[in-house]
Amino acid sequence: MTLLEVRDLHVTYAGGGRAVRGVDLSLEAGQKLGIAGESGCGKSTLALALLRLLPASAKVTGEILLNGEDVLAMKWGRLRAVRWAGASIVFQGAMHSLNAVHRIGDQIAEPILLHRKTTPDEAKKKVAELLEHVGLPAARAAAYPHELSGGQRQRVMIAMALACDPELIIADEPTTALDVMIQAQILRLIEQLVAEQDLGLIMISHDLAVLSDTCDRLAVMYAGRVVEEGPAGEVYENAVHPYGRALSAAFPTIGDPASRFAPRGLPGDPPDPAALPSGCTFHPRCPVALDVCASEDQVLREAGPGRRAACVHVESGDSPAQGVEAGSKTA
Ligand SMILES: Nc1ncnc2c1ncn2[C@@H]1O[C@H](COP(=O)(O)OP(=O)(O)OP(=O)(O)O)[C@@H](O)[C@H]1O
Repeated sequence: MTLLEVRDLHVTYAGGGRAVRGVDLSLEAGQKLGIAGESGCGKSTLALALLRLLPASAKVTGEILLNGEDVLAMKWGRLRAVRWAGASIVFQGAMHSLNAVHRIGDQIAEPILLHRKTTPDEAKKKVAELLEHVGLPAARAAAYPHELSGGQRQRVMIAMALACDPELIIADEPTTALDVMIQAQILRLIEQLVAEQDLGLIMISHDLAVLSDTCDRLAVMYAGRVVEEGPAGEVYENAVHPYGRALSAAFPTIGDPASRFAPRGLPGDPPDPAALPSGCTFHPRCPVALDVCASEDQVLREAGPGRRAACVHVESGDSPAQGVEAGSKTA
C-alpha cells in the first residue's frame, strides 16, 4: 500500500528562491527512503513541506498524498490530527527542538494529551514506556533537556516522534550533531523501531553511506530536484548521475577501511535557489558536462531496473562515473 505519494512538489520562498522544484516521490508502507544532498539542496524544505511546517513566506504547490489524502488541501483541524499521529518529524539538533524550561516527560506527553483521548495518568504511563523503548530509564522523564547528553536528547526526540503511533517518521539529519559512536547507536535505534513497528521512514542526510546502510531506496537531491533515485545499495555503490557519484565518493563506506582513500569533495557549492544556472543546474560543477548541458534541462528518466537519473549521459549511454572519478572535463 502506498503510504506517501508526492507529485510535482514546488516550494518557492519569498524573494524567488526555488528551493524545491518539481519533486515526485513515492513511499510504500514500511519502506525506508533516504534523501541525500549537500547543504542547501532543499532537503529540509522538502521534509517540512510534507507536513506543512514551512513558514508563510514559502509558497507550496503540487500534491502530497498521505494515505491517499492530500496534505496540502487539508483543513487546519485535520492537519493537526495528521501531524504526530499520521507522520512525525525528528529534527536535527535536539537541543534547539526541545523546550529548555520544561521537563522532557511533559514535552513527550504534550502531543499524547493533544491527540489521544487520554488522561494525564495514562499519558505519564505512555511516556515511561516510550522512554524505555528508546533506551532511557523512565525516571529521566523528570529531567530538563540540559541535564541530558546530546545522544539522550536525540532519543527523547525519537520518543516524541513515536508518541502518537505514526505510520511515517521523517528524520532530518537525526545524528548530525552527535559524535560518531552515538550516531551509530541512534541510527541502530531508528532502524530497530522502524522495523519493529513497520513504520515508513524518510531519512534525510548529506551522508550517502549512512543512508545506504539504513534505507531501502535513495533519492539524491540537487538544487531542489531529485537527480537520481533507485535501490539504496545500487545508488551508493554505482551512482549513474555525476552528482550522485561525487556524493558517494565523498563519504567512506561504513566499516570499510580502504574506502577512506576514496576521492573526496566536489569543488564549489550548490547554486543559490534564487539564481539557478541555465540548463542542467549541476553543469557548472560537473566534471563530465557537455556543451548542451548549459542550455538543456534534464529530467529523470529510466537508468536501469527501478532506477532513474536526470543526466544527458544516461540517455547517450555514456558513463558519467569515469569522468567524475578521473576529475576530467569533457566539453
Ligand atoms: N525560510 C527561508 N526563507 C528563504 N530561503 C530559505 C528558507 N529556508 C531555506 N531557504 C533556502 O532554501 C534552500 C534550501 O534550503 P534547505 O534548508 O531546504 O536545504 P538542505 O538541503 O536541507 O540544507 P541543510 O542540510 O543545510 O539544512 C537554501 O538555499 C536556503 O537558503
